[in-house]
Amino acid sequence: MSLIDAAKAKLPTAWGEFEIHALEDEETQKEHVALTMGDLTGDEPVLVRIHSECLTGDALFSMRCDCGPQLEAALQKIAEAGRGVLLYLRQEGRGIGLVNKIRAYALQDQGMDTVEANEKLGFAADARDFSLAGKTLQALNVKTIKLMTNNPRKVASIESAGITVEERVPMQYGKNPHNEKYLSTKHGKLGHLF
Ligand SMILES: Nc1nc2c(ncn2[C@@H]2O[C@H](COP(=O)(O)OP(=O)(O)OP(=O)(O)O)[C@@H](O)[C@H]2O)c(=O)[nH]1
Repeated sequence: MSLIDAAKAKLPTAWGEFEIHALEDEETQKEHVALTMGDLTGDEPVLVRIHSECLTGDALFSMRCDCGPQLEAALQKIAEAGRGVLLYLRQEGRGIGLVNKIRAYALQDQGMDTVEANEKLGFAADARDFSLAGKTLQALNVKTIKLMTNNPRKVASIESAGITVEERVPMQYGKNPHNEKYLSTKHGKLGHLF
């Protein structure tokens, strides 16, 4: 699988100026995004967020999940550090796509949790592939990172790509009455850490 750094430009944001890289996955034809800030070379670990697409949370202000607040917090932390990478991977709905995620929401409205709903639809609880994240960091020449996540699977898969995760930075943001069950299921069934 190869990833093409197809285009890059400056991206001023509410938190500071990033560089945006449009990445094309030759195998799946999917387009992903990397936002970078500062000089990524050297021995000092780079602050990294690997964020999976969540249209409802990232763009439509949904309170069913914690994705939007995590995305904002990650950009803010990178800007404060003046250095870092945010990978935005097009793996909507933990890899099952938008339509199936909304089907899963409808099942959750009937009482299932997020894992049971995925399984009822015939999918794994988490159908994502993080190998692309490892490849992108390698392409950006990033070798040692501080990874902003509560998900131990992300840590394991990025390490298996040969990247050293020197520290895990917890990302507890955006808890609200609508996502309480979702967050406790991620903790209880998907092994998410606090
Ligand atoms: N199938 C499904 N996907 C969901 C649901 N709620 C949110 N998502 C998706 O879950 C993913 C969350 O991505 P991330 O925030 O990067 O990852 P995470 O596994 O929660 O780990 P961290 O946030 O890094 O701790 C996004 O792709 C969302 O679209 C749901 O109820 N069902």
